[in-house]
Amino acid sequence: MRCTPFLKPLRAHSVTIFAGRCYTTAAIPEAGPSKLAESPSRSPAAQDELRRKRRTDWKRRQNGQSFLDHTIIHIRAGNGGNGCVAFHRELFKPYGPPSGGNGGRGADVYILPTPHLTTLSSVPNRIRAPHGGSGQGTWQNGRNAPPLIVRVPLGTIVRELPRDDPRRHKDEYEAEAEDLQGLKPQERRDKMRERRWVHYPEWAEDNAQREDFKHAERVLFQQERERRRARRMRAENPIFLDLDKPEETAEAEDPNAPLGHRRVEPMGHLVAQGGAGGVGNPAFLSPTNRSPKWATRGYPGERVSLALELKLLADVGLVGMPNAGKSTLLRALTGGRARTEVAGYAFTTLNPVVGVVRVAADGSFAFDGPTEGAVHDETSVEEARERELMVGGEFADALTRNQRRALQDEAREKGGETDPYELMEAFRFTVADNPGLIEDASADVGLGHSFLRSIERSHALAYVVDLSGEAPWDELRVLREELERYKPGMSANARIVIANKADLLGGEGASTEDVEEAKAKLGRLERYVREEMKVPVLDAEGNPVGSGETRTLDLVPVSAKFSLNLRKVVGLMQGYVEEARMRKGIDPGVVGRLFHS
Ligand SMILES: Nc1nc2c(ncn2[C@@H]2O[C@H](COP(=O)(O)OP(=O)(O)OP(=O)(O)O)[C@@H](O)[C@H]2O)c(=O)[nH]1
Ligand SMILES: [Mg+2]
Repeated sequence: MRCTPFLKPLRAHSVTIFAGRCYTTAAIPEAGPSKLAESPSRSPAAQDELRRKRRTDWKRRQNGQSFLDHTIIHIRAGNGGNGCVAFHRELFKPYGPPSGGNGGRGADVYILPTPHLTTLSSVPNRIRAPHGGSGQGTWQNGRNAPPLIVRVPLGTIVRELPRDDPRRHKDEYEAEAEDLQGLKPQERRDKMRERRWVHYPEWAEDNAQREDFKHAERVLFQQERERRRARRMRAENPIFLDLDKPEETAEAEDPNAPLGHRRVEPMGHLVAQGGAGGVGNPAFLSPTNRSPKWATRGYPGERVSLALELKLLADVGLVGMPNAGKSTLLRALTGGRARTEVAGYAFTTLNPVVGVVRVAADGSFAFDGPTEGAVHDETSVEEARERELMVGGEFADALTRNQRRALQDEAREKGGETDPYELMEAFRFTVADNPGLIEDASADVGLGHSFLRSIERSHALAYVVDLSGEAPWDELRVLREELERYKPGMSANARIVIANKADLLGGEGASTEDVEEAKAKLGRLERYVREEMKVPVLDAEGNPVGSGETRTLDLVPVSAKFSLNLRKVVGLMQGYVEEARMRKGIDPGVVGRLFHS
């Protein structure tokens, strides 16, 4: 067996072939692959391949957990207010009855899906809800704390962290147990009493001796045990919310509500209950004790740790096999602005990337340069080209946006032609590029299929297939099957098949046979799409309409790399998005801004 100088002591003895070398499993050190990748004996290409493999493997090990915008929040509902020990005082009435008020409830915490939010960045990591007010003399009860509403974007998935998750914070009972740890039994009892009882000043010692206090304490502990059991039961059914739809209350919509009727705003979903308030001393009045000098403190509010995950909100989702050209297409549609990597190996894209497509009234979608005819090459090629330009001093002479605008103004004054890029933006929509989907992705082959969560809510899906491949129709069949395995009915959201890499078929210099072959292939794909890929028409809720109407997918051959025939794709996509937004009652989102304003 060959050894490298950085091997750690052997831990296990199975033998692994790792990138052409033979190691024991233990011999691959913690940062093994990176050290291997940097090994000077490897060619740059081999190092690069190793680095890629490591990245893809890391992604696979996450089991789909690292695909989305997510955060963990720790919530503490409000504690209940303390009960009060007081006695009524009145002229000529020296021994009035006990008159301490009860404490108010601590605030409950709700999670409310809100349409105008788009990221989880506005959600704080630690949330502490207000406590209930304490009771006061003359039977005045404490104020109930108003509920605390945590607003999250629509499309958020809320999961309570399981008990064995190291990221979870302690719940209210565990926190108390930790506080009491290491104390002697007497100290422990004193501390527990202190946390639960309010005494009339200086009367704590005397109260503790009384039989009725001991009885009250037993009852309190009994109640607490029941609460604790209920809390444990609740923890066995951890919170899981898929907040896909905005909350609505019937009252808020009622047109016949009386004038001045308070609008009842939706509160959302209760995730942590506030603690109950303590009871005042009148509650402990008994035939044997006419002046109870104790009251209870409020209960602590629930503490929960939640993981929030946001499903991305892209209008159109691209679905395709690895190397079909999804990332190239997104770059072409966004004028190269979407920073998604393009390379000629499978699983280049490891995370969904969203780009914005801006469309002018005339259907063009120009950005910094003319997109028709622009070449969107592999990232490494483009970077090399950019480096070359930089070294050649090209960028030093580049005009700033203001300089360019000044030149345009000048040209307009002289009556020259309007700059083609000075078009009014009429519409914009977002497109999500995704990792490649392969056969059996549902069985966790490749990167699995959990990234599809990000386009579950898209208005339309676009299949991207490689037209230069052997059998693009087989790709389509597999993609549709995998979508259905991920979520039955999801493939009904598909609207278009983009047959990419058309430039490789029958282009310049191709023989007549090649052209005929290309035509025949496109014809066969067209037939397959027409006959086999029909999808049901959906209603506003995303369910097939009652009449069972179906429609055929659009098929557009394009070349993403050379930006050919993309206007047609953009036009069709705009149509789907407009239609879906109208159907779902969403603002169509027409904007009127200069592209370069
Ligand atoms: N000739 C030609 N090549 C293309 C075209 N579109 C993409 N390619 C090439 O195909 C390869 C893969 O492109 P990507 O955009 O990375 O493919 P992808 O579908 O995003 O791949 P994954 O991220 O691995 O799923 C790259 O080498 C591209 O340059 C095209 O229209 N014509
Ligand atoms: Mg890609």
